[in-house]
Amino acid sequence: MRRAHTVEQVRSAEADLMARLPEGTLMQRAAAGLAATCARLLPRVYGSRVLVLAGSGDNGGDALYAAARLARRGARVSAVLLSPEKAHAAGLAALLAAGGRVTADQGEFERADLVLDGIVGIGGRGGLRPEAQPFAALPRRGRVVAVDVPSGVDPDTGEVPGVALRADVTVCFGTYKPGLLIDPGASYAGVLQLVGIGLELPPAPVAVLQHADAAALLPLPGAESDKYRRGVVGVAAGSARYPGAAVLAVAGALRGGAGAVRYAGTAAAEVVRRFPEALVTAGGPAEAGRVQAWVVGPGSGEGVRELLPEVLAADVPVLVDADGLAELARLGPDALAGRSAPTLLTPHTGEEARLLAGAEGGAPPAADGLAAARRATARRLAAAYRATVLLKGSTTVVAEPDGTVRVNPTGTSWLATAGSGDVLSGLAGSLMAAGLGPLDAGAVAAHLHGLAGRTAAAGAPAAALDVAEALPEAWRTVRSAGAGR
Ligand SMILES: NC(=O)C1=CN([C@@H]2O[C@H](COP(=O)(O)OP(=O)(O)OC[C@H]3O[C@@H](n4cnc5c(N)ncnc54)[C@H](OP(=O)(O)O)[C@@H]3O)[C@@H](O)[C@H]2O)[C@@H](O)CC1
Ligand SMILES: [K+]
Repeated sequence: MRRAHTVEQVRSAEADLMARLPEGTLMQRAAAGLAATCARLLPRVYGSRVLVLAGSGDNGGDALYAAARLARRGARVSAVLLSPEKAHAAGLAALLAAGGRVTADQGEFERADLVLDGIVGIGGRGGLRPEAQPFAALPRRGRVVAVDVPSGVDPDTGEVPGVALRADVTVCFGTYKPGLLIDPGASYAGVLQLVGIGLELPPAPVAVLQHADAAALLPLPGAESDKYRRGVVGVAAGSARYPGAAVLAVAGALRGGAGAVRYAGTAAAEVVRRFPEALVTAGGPAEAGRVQAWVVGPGSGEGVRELLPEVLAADVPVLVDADGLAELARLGPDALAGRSAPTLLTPHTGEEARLLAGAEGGAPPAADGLAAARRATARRLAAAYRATVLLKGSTTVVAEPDGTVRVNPTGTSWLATAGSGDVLSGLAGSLMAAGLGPLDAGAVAAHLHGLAGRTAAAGAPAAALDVAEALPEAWRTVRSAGAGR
């Protein structure tokens, strides 16, 4: 699991540790790890051109000390000081002593084999300042290594107010920062490299599953399993107008680990024609038989008005998507107040805006603003509805009402295709029926769905059904990383 901590948590852990260690120890640990990564990225250190962009704080200090280490190994190092009068004095002295020099020539950025972005780290707020902004747009020949955080990215939220320096590699210290895992910040961070510096940290508020973590959560059948023990998922989706959403949600549900899929709704004939293994009724959820979780909403159309309250009244986990979310936004959070089983909401940003308006009153907030602050808004929505929220996007954010967040980066923009969300809903509902809690179900579903999207697309457009059909391959990929479970 990749775990990320907030700036406040890092500062507190740093203060505890610094009180016990000689001054400067942490910065030397950080600089040593940073220099080692830089050395690995260069074909050879001796003779390489390295440019340091050094801001006024300790982030600049890390970069200057790391560059001094490279200079001692023969690199030709220059430093641009963005606030010359406030540059980290000891770091600069170390660099100069090692043979580095100060430059004001921006052209060195283009000529460098490697650029160290030490403009600003976890102390940065409000985006890149004017003196640093040109570097975000300059052409580059070498790699850019961000020190702790790509400068211009908000370390806690991933927001990018203005421009930021796009990194090929981000070397972060002690722990990942949420802004490195959540878009838009994540898209500036490149490959993430963690350097341990000995911080003792509290439980992480933000985490990303790796394959092995997902593998450990996958519901696998045992020798005693029958379809009921593996869980039965109900799908209440589709309508005469949108039968395809039912087919796609069932396609996802069949690949989610539940032992059986029951379908209730007017698309029963289409569903069973496509998937003879589905147990279907053309009636409502009450006629479907017993299930351990429901998926409601994809393509439901106006029928959702009766459907949603009926499904929400069931004492099992419920996933609400698409038309179900529009109806929930109309009803507001009170519609969930009587529920004791978990509820998982799976909005995209537009649906999120309507749900927030349904909870907070007023007009739906602007989608652009919501997309820029995904962690904060997913948490806000989860708290308002006291439900788990899976916010779809280039990085999917799954948030619990208590603020815990999982982020999924496995997706691809090819997944932005009609019906892909219906597959995800079926999949996540199936995982809940198989026994996963809503946070795990949402995170594992997003992980598998993203991988399946990559397999299905492989550089070309993929249709939603292709994504569903690639899910077994995604399971195998994840399980092969999960040490033979
Ligand atoms: N935590 C740890 O355990 C360890 C932390 N370490 C390192 O320290 C880093 C944090 O250092 P930090 O606290 O000095 O903050 P930092 O990010 O360098 O910025 C500071 C100054 O920048 C300025 N400034 C603000 N916003 C700005 C902007 N948008 N654009 C430009 N400038 C901006 C502002 O100064 P001002 O100009 O306003 O006076 C502010 O005071 C951390 O990321 C890691 O690299 C490691 O050494 C080892 C252990
Ligand atoms: K930085």
